[in-house]
Amino acid sequence: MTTAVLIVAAGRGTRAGGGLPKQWRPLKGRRVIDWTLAAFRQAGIEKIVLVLSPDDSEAWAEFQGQPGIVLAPGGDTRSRSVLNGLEAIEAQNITRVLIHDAARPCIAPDLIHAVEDALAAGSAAAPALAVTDALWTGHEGKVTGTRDRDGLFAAQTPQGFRYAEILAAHRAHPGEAADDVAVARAAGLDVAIVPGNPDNIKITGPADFARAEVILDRADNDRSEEDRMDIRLGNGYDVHRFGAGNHVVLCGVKIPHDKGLQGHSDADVGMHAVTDAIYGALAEGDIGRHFPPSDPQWKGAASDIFLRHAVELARNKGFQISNVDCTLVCEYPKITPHSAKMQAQMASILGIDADRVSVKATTSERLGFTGRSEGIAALATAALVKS
Ligand SMILES: Nc1ccn([C@@H]2O[C@H](COP(=O)(O)OP(=O)(O)OP(=O)(O)O)[C@@H](O)[C@H]2O)c(=O)n1
Ligand SMILES: C[C@](O)(CO)[C@H](O)COP(=O)(O)O
Repeated sequence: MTTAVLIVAAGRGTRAGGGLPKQWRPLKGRRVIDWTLAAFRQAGIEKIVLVLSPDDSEAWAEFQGQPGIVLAPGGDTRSRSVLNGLEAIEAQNITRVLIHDAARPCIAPDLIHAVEDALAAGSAAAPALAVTDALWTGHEGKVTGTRDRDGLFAAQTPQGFRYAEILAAHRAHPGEAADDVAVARAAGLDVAIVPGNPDNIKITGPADFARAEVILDRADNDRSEEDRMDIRLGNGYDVHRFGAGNHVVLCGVKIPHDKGLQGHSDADVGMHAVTDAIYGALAEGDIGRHFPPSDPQWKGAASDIFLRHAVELARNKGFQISNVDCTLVCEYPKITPHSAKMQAQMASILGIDADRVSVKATTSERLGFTGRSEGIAALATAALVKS
């Protein structure tokens, strides 16, 4: 079951004014879009479809190639932008999708989870607030009538759907719609109402920036000490002895050698040290605790299984991996010719940019077991951040 969030960020923000489309404007030290993206990442949603205007070339350059992000071009209307975003992930085995306005940066992870939970129980779910004010019609500054507010709701996002159903609904829908719930209902889907949050405002007019800052300030003050910026460091150390063989696997890269490394798994000593550093930062023990060597299913296992598990554990606990640094200690094989490939390999498993992964090597001046080429040692540090 893979859930993606589709964030529509291709509008021009004409009502908000200010020269720059509202999603790119600053808000409490970040841009509006950064708050929106951070909320979904904090909620543990890793697959993000970001719909950008073809005119926003700087944004395309910034987000292109970022781990977990798929870009799609916006259309003339919000509905068209959503359809383009849905089509961009057609081949990606997405089962559920949450569709959200970039212009709602105060969305709280709790509300995202509430929509996900309601979606798991049905075919579609969306947050809304019951209308509490009296409703009038008006013309030329005068009240011309009243409307019954009973059963009326103000719609919010994220609106959650089964991916295949909302894609089909959008493809079949002629022209613009108020939102994706309207599209879903036109296709006959039932949509559950999730209690919305009054703080989940959409930045629409110029005054909404100040309102959003007040909401984000309050959310910041309300966060418990435990939830505030949390930086963790972990270290890892591992050794594998040489034995018979014709290659070694180090940091995910197979290197021809006149010996092999021995171990229960593929003996990738570098990847093991990095994995243990992440477990260490989370105070989650080490590889042996999660993948006992006594368990035959891990015999000969590729070590990326261990690293992926540590990365997932970090994400589930709300941490992002900021960087890792790994030092391999050996006389041979020479590491430098392979280090760029190792960095790229590790970065793709860690889901971070390669410039946040360091792989370096040293000899031990022919001293000790590494100096006598009896084995390879590896040391690693990982920094994890929860913000
Ligand atoms: N063609 C469009 C229009 C809107 N949006 C996105 O849909 C969300 C909600 O739309 P709205 O608040 O109406 O944004 P804008 O269209 O940018 O605002 P305005 O109508 O004031 O120009 C915004 O995140 C906006 O970027 C989009 O991706 N593509
Ligand atoms: C989808 C939406 O956020 C629901 O409230 C809203 O309809 C989009 O913004 P717009 O101002 O109506 O275009």
